[in-house]
Amino acid sequence: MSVSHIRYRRLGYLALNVSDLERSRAFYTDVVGLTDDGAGSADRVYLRCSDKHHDLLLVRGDVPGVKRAAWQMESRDALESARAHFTEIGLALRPVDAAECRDLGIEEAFRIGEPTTGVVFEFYATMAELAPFVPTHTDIQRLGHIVLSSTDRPATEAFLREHMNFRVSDRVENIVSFMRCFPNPLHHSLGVGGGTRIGLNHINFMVSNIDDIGRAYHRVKANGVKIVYGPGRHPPSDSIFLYFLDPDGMTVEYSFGMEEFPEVGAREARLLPAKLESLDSWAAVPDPEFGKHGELERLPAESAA
Ligand SMILES: CC(C)c1ccc(C(=O)O)c(O)c1O
Ligand SMILES: [Fe+2]
Repeated sequence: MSVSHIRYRRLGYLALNVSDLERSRAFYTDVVGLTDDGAGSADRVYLRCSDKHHDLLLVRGDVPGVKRAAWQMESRDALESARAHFTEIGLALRPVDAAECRDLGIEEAFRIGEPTTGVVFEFYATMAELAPFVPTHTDIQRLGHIVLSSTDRPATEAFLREHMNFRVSDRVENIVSFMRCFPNPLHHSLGVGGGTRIGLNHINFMVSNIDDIGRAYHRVKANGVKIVYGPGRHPPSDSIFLYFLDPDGMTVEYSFGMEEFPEVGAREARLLPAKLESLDSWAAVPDPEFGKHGELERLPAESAA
């Protein structure tokens, strides 16, 4: 079956395992600027930067990293197309039970383990809406993207293209592929970096104003948070960026601006040369800690029937 019916609305939410829930909750609210409606429990906190139920879920866990990345599909039909395709290619699908769906504010969902990295992807069509997001110190526009590190970047990219209907917007030769969840117009909602580890590279929040980047530069320093890259300008998506570390050492990016693609007639993906200037036209040099921390939680083994 063709994957063309697997169509996305957006990167829905990210779930992170964090070693100290209260410390991370304080960081993502006070420093990053997400809001907490208090709907969590002793071991999980729901945070948002949109009118949706949540954009970031923090879960108490021994191994900090990505619990899962969740994709909101364009429609129920698109969700069913994804389910049918993954079943056809023999992937194990894990339905999310009704109680957990209720807790997450979503209607119906299932999860897979992406075969080349093991990252858990969740798919759902609808999430509950709450009151409009009220920005605090930073006008966060949306949860932007996640970049994963893969030991076989071409294979991870190929799975996303061939089985998830993602499109490549740009590649930096042998370093990273930037992919959009078609037909979402944003240059990338997912990046796949190459290298010697499988894990999280960074998560991204897009901000509404260049001043949000400038203010963040001073705010994170005043809070003793380590800046690991930038400020700078990314040539691939044409965005201005700043990266800093969360309390578990995971890299968080703020970015301002991003190229958007039409559904029909989009430009071809470019291949940028493997040099620092392809990542930052202002020539900042990343700190060695940039993109180094955060494991990928795997799907639990299937219980015997
Ligand atoms: C340095 C990282 C991998 C990077 C490079 C370029 C962009 C972009 O064009 O938006 C990013 O978002 C990145 O995270
Ligand atoms: Fe990024």
